[in-house]
Amino acid sequence: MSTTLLSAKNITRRFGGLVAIDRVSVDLNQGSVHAVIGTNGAGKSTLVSVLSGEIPPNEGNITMLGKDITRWPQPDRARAGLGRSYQRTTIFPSLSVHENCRISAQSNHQKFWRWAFPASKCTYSNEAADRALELAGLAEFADRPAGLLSHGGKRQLEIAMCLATHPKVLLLDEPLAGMGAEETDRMLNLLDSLKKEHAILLVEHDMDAVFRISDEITVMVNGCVIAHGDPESIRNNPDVQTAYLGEEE
Ligand SMILES: Nc1ncnc2c1ncn2[C@@H]1O[C@H](COP(=O)(O)OP(=O)(O)OP(=O)(O)O)[C@@H](O)[C@H]1O
Repeated sequence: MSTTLLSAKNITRRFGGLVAIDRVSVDLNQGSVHAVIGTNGAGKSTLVSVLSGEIPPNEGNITMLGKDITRWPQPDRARAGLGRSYQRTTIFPSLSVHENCRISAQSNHQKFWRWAFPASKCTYSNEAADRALELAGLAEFADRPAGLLSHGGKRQLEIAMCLATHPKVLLLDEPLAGMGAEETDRMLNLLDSLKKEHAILLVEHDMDAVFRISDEITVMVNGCVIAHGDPESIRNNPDVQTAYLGEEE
């Protein structure tokens, strides 16, 4: 049986009078890609931000490996093994691919008492960056300025920057946005190779990709979960079909 690494129960987040997410529950299990899909404004990114600790929930609780992390700030969650990537690309374009990963690793492994020691010589961070680039299939581009990578390469680098912090749980917000077929294929293969060791939450609009890669899917509409299950049951769910057909109309 797979291990539940992160569990969120009855999460509600309001912005003024707007209920962006309403009593949403999700479990993230090692070895599994759990996609969260839904129409525009359904609350998917808000859910990711609450899980990552960027914004607090108004109600509900989040546990990671049995610990209640609901009130933990983002850096503490990151150190406990929670990694997130963003909808927009967040790399340092003038630094090398390796330097981007090293800085990410360092942010999770700060040694304030070693202030006189050059950060670039930190063995831990350099090794974490090497490993992350290897895992993400970017080792051959290590010395290239990050800004010169293709769009797909930059999104891969974002995942590598996440991996450099040694996460157990990956929260990925639209990692396929703007990608062509070949880049999408490469990213899906990467996610597939990562899921054995990680629990992955995937927010994504590309439905072909979602149905190809996911082990379970949660569907949100207007802040609420309307369905949860394996890809086959979601594909055949009449409420899901109505929600998506309604959007097309
Ligand atoms: N910081 C904020 N302040 C006020 N309202 C917000 C804020 N962030 C999100 N919202 C609102 O909360 C609702 C959910 O937004 P969210 O971005 O989570 O949806 P989403 O499902 O990720 O949408 P999309 O697929 O378009 O990215 C929307 O109505 C949005 O306008």
